[in-house]
Amino acid sequence: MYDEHLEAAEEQHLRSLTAAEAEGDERAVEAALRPRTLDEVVGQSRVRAQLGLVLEAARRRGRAPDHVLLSGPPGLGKTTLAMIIAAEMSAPLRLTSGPAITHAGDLAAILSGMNEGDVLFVDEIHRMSRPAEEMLYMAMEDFRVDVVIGKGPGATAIPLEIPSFTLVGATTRAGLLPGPLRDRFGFTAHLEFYEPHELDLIVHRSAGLLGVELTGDGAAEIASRSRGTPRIANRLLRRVRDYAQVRADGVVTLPVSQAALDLYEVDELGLDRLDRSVIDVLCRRFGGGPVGISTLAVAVGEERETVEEVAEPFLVRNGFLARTPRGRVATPAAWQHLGLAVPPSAVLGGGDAPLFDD
Ligand SMILES: Nc1ncnc2c1ncn2[C@@H]1O[C@H](COP(=O)(O)OP(=O)(O)OP(=O)(O)O)[C@@H](O)[C@H]1O
Ligand SMILES: [Mg+2]
Repeated sequence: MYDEHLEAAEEQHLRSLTAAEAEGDERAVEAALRPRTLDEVVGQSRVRAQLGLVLEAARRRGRAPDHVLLSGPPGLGKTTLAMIIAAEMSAPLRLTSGPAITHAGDLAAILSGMNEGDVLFVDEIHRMSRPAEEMLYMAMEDFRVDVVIGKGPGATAIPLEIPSFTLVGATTRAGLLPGPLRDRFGFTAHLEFYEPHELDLIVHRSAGLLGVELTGDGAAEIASRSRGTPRIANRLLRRVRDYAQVRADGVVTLPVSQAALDLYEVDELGLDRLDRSVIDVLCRRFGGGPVGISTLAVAVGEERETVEEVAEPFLVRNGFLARTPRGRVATPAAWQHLGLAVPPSAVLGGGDAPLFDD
């Protein structure tokens, strides 16, 4: 019975993948490549073990699991895990996002429409409005919200009971979440960048699903240039596959991977254009820093959030950039990566460079 169910799901999954590929719909392909059970998730072993325990315990008690907060840079699997939590609990998943909840009323409407045991996924939870946030605290703790009717002195708050549910929040910026909200999550998982051997498994798995033929070293090359990020690994795999089909015999080999990734300006260490332009500006224009993040963002022509949430975590993790109280500083590795001589100040972490404040 269960197997039949699984088989049907598998078939449906393959159909949607093929359809998405045919339509060239990248988002749909991404969704179709998502692991659907905890066992299918590659890497993140600690998070997987901890979350597995939380879910198993909840299943045994026959109760909705504790609220879960997932944090980490884009593309590491937050949405994937949220979907898996619902699937593993055989519970319906409701999706919304912080920016979509502009009024407390929006949230009240969502919460009042939920059923016992539902999983509510709030993506970008750090971008929710303050009144909605306050309503959420109460809902998370007491499964109750106060709906305010009317305005001014005549306004009355009507308490509304809501069924017990599991909130799964995702954020690229756990630091921006107010303490009271963070504290109400029973389990917080911080997703880390993936190791090359884990990305290698992901590339092989996705290639299998997409029907792409690839060699071990061809896959390893994609893995090592994927910025530690599964989404990027999957995207690069598809670009390299295109290249293999157009310029070669369709097989993703090492030379094909290398040539394709060079064409897409992804360097040997996985730095993309934005990453390189951040360290380039930092070294060449600001003498290695320290420089404030806002100034740096303006100089590379990007939003501050993009530099902070997308480029910086990877550059810091790989030792190209350091965050100091006085601003961002290029490390010796950054200078070397750009093929520049390392100035003595870089070794000391910015030396006496001028102070730029955020
Ligand atoms: N652990 C994993 N194993 C295999 N594939 C993964 C894993 N994590 C993520 N992926 C793949 O990477 C893609 C992106 O993952 P996901 O959408 O869950 O990231 P995210 O953290 O929600 O990103 P964002 O912050 O941009 O919303 C998915 O399509 C999925 O196929
Ligand atoms: Mg997501």
